[in-house]
Amino acid sequence: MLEVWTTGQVRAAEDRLLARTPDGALMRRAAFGVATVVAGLLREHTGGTAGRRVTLLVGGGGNGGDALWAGAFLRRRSVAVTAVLLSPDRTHAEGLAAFRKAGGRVAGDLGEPDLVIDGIVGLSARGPLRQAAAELVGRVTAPIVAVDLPSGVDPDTGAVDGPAVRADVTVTFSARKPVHVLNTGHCGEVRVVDIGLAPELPDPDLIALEADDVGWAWRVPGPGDDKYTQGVTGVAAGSSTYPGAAVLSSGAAVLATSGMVRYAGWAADEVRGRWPELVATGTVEDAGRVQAWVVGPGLGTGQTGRDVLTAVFSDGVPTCVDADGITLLAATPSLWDARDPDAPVVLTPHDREFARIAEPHGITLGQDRVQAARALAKRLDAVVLLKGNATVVAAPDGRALVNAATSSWLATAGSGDVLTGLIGALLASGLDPWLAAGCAAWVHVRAGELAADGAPAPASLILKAIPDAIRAVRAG
Ligand SMILES: NC(=O)C1=CN([C@@H]2O[C@H](COP(=O)(O)OP(=O)(O)OC[C@H]3O[C@@H](n4cnc5c(N)ncnc54)[C@H](OP(=O)(O)O)[C@@H]3O)[C@@H](O)[C@H]2O)[C@@H](O)CC1
Ligand SMILES: Nc1ncnc2c1ncn2[C@@H]1O[C@H](COP(=O)(O)OP(=O)(O)O)[C@@H](O)[C@H]1O
Ligand SMILES: [K+]
Repeated sequence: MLEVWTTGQVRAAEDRLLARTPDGALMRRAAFGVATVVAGLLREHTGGTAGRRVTLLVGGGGNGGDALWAGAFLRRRSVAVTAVLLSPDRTHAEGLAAFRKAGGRVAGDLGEPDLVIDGIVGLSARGPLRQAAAELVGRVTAPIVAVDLPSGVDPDTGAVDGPAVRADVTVTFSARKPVHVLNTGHCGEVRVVDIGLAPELPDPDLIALEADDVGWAWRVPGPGDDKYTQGVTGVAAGSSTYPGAAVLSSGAAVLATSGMVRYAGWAADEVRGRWPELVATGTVEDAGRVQAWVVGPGLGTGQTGRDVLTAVFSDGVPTCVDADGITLLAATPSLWDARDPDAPVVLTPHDREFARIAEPHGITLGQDRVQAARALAKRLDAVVLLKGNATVVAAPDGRALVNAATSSWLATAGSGDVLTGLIGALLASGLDPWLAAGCAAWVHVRAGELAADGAPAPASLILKAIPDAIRAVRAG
């Protein structure tokens, strides 16, 4: 599991650590870490360090100080280091002195570097890059190593509102910040260098699951299990207009568990034809017992949809509500009345569905997606999985996790239906609903990656890749 702390938490921890470390020691540790990573990259990509050219982009704070000290350390390995000072009157004084003393050169322009270090702004970043920095960054063609975080990206939300550094590697210090999991596209590969902060850090604000966590949570049948004991998933999805959503959601549930899946709805023939191992009926009432329901994909937003949602809620089992199910709840909040307050609900909105269901409660989806998902989760007493390139999963008790995509191939029609089926299967297996949604999102991304492999992956192929994705997490 990766742990993530807000900039506020990191600053407070740094202050405590600073109070008991010699002046400047923390910055030198951080900078030494940056220099080590940069030297490794130079060796890897150019075969050595001596005579290689590195340019530092230096802002007027601690982040620039880190870059200057890193430049000084790189000079010891005979790297030719040039610094461009963006706020000359506020440049970190000790860093600049050390840099000059080590033979670093201050210049007005980039030169022709083999690698660029972005030390423009770090924890104190607000808003996009300012003009001078943006122009300079716009001319960089060499690989970029960002110090702490890519400048121009908001550290706590990962939001980008204008020009920003797109780093190949980001070197951060002891603690991942939200930007590192919410905006992997701008961070590139994230390396964490230990500067001794760990003992001062509180519980993390967020987590990101890793393969091991997901593999550990996946239910594996034992000798005493039969098709019922592993949890039966019910799927109430699809309509005469959208039978495909039912096929995809049911299929994901079938492939994600070795127990049993029941389907209830209009598309019974299509679903049965495609998944013969599944038991299909026309209505939720006739479906038989399930341990969790999936409701909503392709359901339609008319009276039938309302009746189905009511029937599902009345069953009193954990339920994942997606797509039309969310739209129905937004339009007719009284549908919530059928919910058993003890039965967990997982909502899986994309941005527009989020707006529909959250805005009546005064919750808007701004740049802080984690905060918005948390607020809605609390308000509705439901786990909220907010879809996107970085998917956020928030629980009513405040827990939050982020699951970053490794590409954007998952942004394809029907992909969300597959995710819903995965969540339903994990809910039926008895997993904590927040973890179920997080593990499903993880396997969904992995399946998308396996299916795409550099080319578009329609939802049917993402579905087919589910067994390999599960094998991959279990192997870990
Ligand atoms: N604390 C410690 O012990 C340790 C700290 N460490 C390091 O220090 C970093 C934090 O340093 P910091 O707080 O001095 O500020 P920093 O992020 O460099 O910003 C500098 C100035 O930039 C400006 N600015 C803001 N937004 C901007 C934008 N979009 N585009 C352009 N400029 C912008 C803004 O100035 P303004 O003009 O707004 O007054 C701001 O004050 C941290 O990330 C880590 O690298 C490590 O060494 C470990 C030990
Ligand atoms: N840019 C993106 N990068 C990676 N994944 C994305 C991106 N946009 C959407 N996704 C993922 O694709 C899926 C789309 O779901 P959804 O919008 O419900 O599609 P549909 O309703 O067609 O099934 C979600 O899992 C979401 O997280
Ligand atoms: K930076």
